[in-house]
Amino acid sequence: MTNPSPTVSMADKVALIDSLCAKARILPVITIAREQDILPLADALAAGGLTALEVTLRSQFGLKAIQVLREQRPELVTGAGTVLDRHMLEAAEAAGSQFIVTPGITRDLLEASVYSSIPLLPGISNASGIMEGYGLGYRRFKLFPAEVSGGVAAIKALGGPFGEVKFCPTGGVGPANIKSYMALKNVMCVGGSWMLDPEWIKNGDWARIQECTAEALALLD
Ligand SMILES: O=C(O)C(=O)C[C@H](O)[C@H](O)COP(=O)(O)O
Repeated sequence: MTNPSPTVSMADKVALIDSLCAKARILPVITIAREQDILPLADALAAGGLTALEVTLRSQFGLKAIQVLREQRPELVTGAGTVLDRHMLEAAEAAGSQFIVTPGITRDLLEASVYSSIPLLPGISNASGIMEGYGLGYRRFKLFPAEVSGGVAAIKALGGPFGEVKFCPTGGVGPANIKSYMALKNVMCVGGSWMLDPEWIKNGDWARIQECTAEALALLD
């Protein structure tokens, strides 16, 4: 059986990712442990200046959070993270995700996403991963786990052979290194969870989350 043609071209999906990242600069990686945290947590991030959220499917509330945010916070761009296979991709799409992020790649997931109308940011940690995606038209990747995969030096080096490729480094990114990442011409935004300390969430310390977010964005001005 042959696949139908993609309804949205790779070039259009790259453009969507670029505009989302240029606006957001930081993509917070959110894991919802309690349903009641969904809206106050998103509101704290938005008040801190963020415009796009990656909600992981690591917890039982991930899909629900995506649905709730699409319905109740349409001004935010909401995507799904920790998407590990085709079934999770379909579930994330059905919940209303506007983009998908994965920690790694499988051929099946990369192929499935070519035929999806929403963009995928596949997680890679080396040149071989980029090449797997490159052949299918992918030009934007998450570098994960960024710090232990070579960090700033790795992204600089990957810029040699992959001139058209841009990255969202995630994993070990925080206030101490965010500026060095964002200074690279092949970095479009960074991802991370440092502004979402589980203790702050547990205690409902939304002001702290807002402040930590705003402080990180201020470093980039
Ligand atoms: O769940 C996924 O899809 C991931 O790829 C992992 C997350 O992006 C990192 O866990 C965030 O990294 P930290 O900011 O160091 O916490």
